[in-house]
Amino acid sequence: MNVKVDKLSLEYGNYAALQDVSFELTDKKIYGLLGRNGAGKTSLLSILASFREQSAGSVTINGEAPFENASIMQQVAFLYNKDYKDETDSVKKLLDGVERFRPNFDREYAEYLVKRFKLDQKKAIKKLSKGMQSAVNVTIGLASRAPLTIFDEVYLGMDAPSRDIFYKELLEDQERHPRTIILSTHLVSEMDYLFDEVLLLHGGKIMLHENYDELISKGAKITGNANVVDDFVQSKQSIHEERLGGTKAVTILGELSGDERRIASDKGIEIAPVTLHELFVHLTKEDDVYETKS
Ligand SMILES: Nc1ncnc2c1ncn2[C@@H]1O[C@H](COP(=O)(O)OP(=O)(O)OP(=O)(O)O)[C@@H](O)[C@H]1O
Repeated sequence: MNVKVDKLSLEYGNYAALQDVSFELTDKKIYGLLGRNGAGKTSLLSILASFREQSAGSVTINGEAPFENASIMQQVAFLYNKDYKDETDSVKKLLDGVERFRPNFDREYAEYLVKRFKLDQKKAIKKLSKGMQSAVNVTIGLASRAPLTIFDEVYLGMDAPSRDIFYKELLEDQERHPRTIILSTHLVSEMDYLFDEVLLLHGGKIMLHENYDELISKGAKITGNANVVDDFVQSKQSIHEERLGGTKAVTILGELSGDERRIASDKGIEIAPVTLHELFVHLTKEDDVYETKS
């Protein structure tokens, strides 16, 4: 599935929720879509899933515009934190409906997931707990095997063991039936190992789109004597600083050569890796520097 977003904007009245967003997803990979509350993740995903039309720019899925395009819609599964309070149908009936609509739907796998999540198929969806309703969405999303599958914070309300089942099944089913999957999430530290690529949306704009391993390898936390650290990071992109007395820790984003690592070691500077969670927090924070009082 090829997803191409070009100079996309979305306005709600006078408010620009998405501005000049461009990116391309070319592979059958798992893409993590990160962004703080209100960054525009759901707005963007709703456009990809044909739930909403953009104000400007273009979106194409396999070369076609998705909005009101039935054949594209059939290939895009959008699972989100749906309000099921009026859904009187049972889990079984809901799965029957999905099976009719989704050409790749694997009923046997759906039944297996229903058992894994301990869902009562006969129960009306509205009578299931919030976490169980999310498990129904996960079941539909995985078993549909849609070429473009979008999970928008679909885990809400699921307890930790259920989320673990979701992640494990996602990886295993992706291995068996590769497709393009977009996962939007706030649980960055819990889900980072799932991502092949990361897109960071900030204030309605794409801040970065990178391969996960390459992104992580670029981040580093440089700690040591404040003056020595300042000198060492001079030519680097600093994204966070912390000070404790004469010691300073600076988080940078950028490659460090073998020579630079040797120099750091000679100067008593420590270089530590950073997590995606830390990069996410630092890159999207509002204030730049804070000092820890000793
Ligand atoms: N229907 C709407 N009408 C007006 N403004 C909206 C509407 N939907 C979203 N917005 C605004 O657009 C911005 C982006 O919202 P969106 O739901 O896309 O963000 P998000 O990144 O998914 O946030 P969260 O992580 O909190 O779910 C927010 O400022 C929100 O208030």
